[in-house]
Amino acid sequence: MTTSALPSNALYTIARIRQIEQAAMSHLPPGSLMQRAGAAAAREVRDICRRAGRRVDVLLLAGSGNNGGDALEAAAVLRRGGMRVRVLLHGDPARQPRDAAAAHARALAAGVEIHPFSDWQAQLERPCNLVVDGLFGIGLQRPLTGEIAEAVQTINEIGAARLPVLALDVPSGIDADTGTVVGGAVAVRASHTITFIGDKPGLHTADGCDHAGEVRVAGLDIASGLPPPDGMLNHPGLFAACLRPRARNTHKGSFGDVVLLGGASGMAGAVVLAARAALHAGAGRTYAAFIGPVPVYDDAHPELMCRAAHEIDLARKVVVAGPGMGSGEAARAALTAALKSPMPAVFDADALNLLASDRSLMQALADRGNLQQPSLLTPHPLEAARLLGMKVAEVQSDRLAAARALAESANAVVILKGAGSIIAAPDRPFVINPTGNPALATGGTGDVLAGLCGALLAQGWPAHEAALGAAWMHGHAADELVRKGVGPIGLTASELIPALRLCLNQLVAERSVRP
Ligand SMILES: NC(=O)C1=CN([C@@H]2O[C@H](COP(=O)(O)OP(=O)(O)OC[C@H]3O[C@@H](n4cnc5c(N)ncnc54)[C@H](OP(=O)(O)O)[C@@H]3O)[C@@H](O)[C@H]2O)[C@@H](O)CC1
Ligand SMILES: [K+]
Repeated sequence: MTTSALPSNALYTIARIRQIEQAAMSHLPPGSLMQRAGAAAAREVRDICRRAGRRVDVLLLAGSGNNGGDALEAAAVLRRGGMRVRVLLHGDPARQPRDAAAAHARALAAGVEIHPFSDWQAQLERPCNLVVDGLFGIGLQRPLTGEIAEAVQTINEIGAARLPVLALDVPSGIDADTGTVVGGAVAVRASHTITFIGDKPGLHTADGCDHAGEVRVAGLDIASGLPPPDGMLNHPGLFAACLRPRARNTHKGSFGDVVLLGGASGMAGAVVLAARAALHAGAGRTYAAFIGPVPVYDDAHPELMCRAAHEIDLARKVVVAGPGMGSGEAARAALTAALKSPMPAVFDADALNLLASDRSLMQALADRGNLQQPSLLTPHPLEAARLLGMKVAEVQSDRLAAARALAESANAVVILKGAGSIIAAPDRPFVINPTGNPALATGGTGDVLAGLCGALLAQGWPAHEAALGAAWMHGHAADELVRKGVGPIGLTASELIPALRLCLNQLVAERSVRP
């Protein structure tokens, strides 16, 4: 029953889940969805315990709403199967919604031990093999406080000591749309989340990434009449059409020219990193154009062509403007030239700060979209905040909204970087990138991403696919390096570059295998 009904990377907002839920409930017997959710949760409990080699001995925390109903339903199923289960029930049972009250009755009838929430300390001190968080799901309205917040903090401490914690639908305290901890208070840090009907964006971006653990979707057999998803989780299938093997009858002119424009005095490294990334990601010819002193050549990669920014001819070249560009007059002149290019262009780092400081430059950027000249922006949250005229905390409080607002105002494809990078474009569903890890939180990795975007554009990838492909590969390369012990501490941006090349070639090879 669990995952088959939905494309595995579809994401639904709370509002959409509520619509789907209402439509399904209108033609199902009362309580059916909750019974399916409870049964799926019980299966997940057994699965986690089996994989951990532990017997099923579970403490379930049930809230006062339907999320608590799911927990009570799961408890009833497990108890009927002869497993050891206890429930800590929050709130007044007399005020439970109808389905949750029915689940409560079934749990009592099955012989489940149910304790009032005020017993939480004693119950958490009793050993168990798994904690289930059924406190709050998509109905959470306010920050966790009082005994609930204290209990959640204690669970997080126990969980950190390797007790698995399974969240039902959403880790309690997390906003399922934005991935933020509601009110900045506290939220359950789950090792696993089983989410119902469809996957939710808040499980994959912002704080959601650190709280949801391994996410599985239980579709609850709602197969028909599903609306199109609000967004998607990034996956190579979304840019598969661009993963084409190279024809033999080609030459360097077949794979495009890319210019990396930046490198003010003292910041040459940024442009070199971006250029090396473009080179390793397959651009036919790669130019590094410097606003500051121009190196004769790049010792490690003499195939890069080094030029002065004011002399480079941008005609028929994809431009990546920004790495180490600075904010002086020469940078502004270089950015103005890049904005006039009829070719696809990437704007990163200092180019974004310059755009934020000058309305006429921002207008020139938006005009590019009107002229069908694709632009791709790669801001981190602070750069996005400057471009949107808001504080970085506001951007982070709703990353999806911020990325979409920026894509609309810039008329461009945007990669809003950070945990669960968001790819947004005008009139397209948002995409959240699931790859990547904190190894990328080091100087230069953004330059590498910008160079990778430029190389894909130079090879003819449409801007949206280039953003999807670059974000996915950038994160995946870092994940692979960490898997081999290269990071997360101390991974360098330079080490990411050959790993990206490997990733791109592997993806193309996988796509090219003929049955
Ligand atoms: N309907 C169905 O058939 C299906 C529903 N499903 C499940 O239902 C979940 C949604 O259920 P829901 O709408 O009842 O909301 P839920 O997340 O339980 O929270 C609401 C309760 O919490 C309370 N409350 C909120 N914040 C609080 C706080 N900070 N501190 C304390 N209390 C707080 C709030 O109280 P109030 O605000 O009224 O005082 C209310 O009692 C969904 O995530 C999924 O798991 C699935 O089984 C599919 C079938
Ligand atoms: K929950």
